[in-house]
Amino acid sequence: MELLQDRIKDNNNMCFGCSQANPIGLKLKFTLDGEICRTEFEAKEEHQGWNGYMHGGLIAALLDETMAWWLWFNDISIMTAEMTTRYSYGVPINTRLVVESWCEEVKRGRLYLMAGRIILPDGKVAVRANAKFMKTELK
Ligand SMILES: CCCCCCCCCCCC(=O)SCCNC(=O)CCNC(=O)[C@H](O)C(C)(C)COP(=O)(O)OP(=O)(O)OC[C@H]1O[C@@H](n2cnc3c(N)ncnc32)[C@H](O)[C@@H]1OP(=O)(O)O
Repeated sequence: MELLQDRIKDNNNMCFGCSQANPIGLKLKFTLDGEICRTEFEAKEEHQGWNGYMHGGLIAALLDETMAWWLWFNDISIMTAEMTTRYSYGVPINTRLVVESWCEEVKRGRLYLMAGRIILPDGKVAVRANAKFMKTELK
């Protein structure tokens, strides 16, 4: 049986977050470690908002994608329906970031309440996100 994660990895995938072929994408690669989906990312100059810090919209994209991949690893096809992001510390460029996501609750079999966070090298959680993902058919 073809899994969703394999379909997403195929050559036609130009996703800004995870495609390895998108020239302006983040080229993220994910692992599922127990109940935690994880990726690493290092923002560069082109990802900046304020000088030296990653752009908040791109931070949200990083978290959105990591939460989505938890669901794809579990073979659940979804769209983001709602997302909130709490930015506690600036996310510096040229710094190794760990991004994690997990599922907190499933409502009515279709609405997945997800959470994510970005961890700095010193262990501080710079950003937290919560999102609702709705189960859909993959087009
Ligand atoms: C191959 C390479 C790929 C590679 C592809 C890689 C892509 C990675 C992308 C990462 C993920 C994204 O960013 S996705 C892109 C950003 N997201 C989007 O564009 C989503 C746009 N929105 C939609 O498509 C839609 O609104 C959906 C799918 C979210 C829901 O539409 P729907 O299926 O018609 O559902 P709808 O009838 O509206 O609602 C059903 C029930 O859920 C409730 N409901 C609806 N929204 C919410 C909500 N936010 N919070 C609570 N409840 C909600 C409704 O009240 C209703 O309750 P009741 O009446 O049943 O009680």
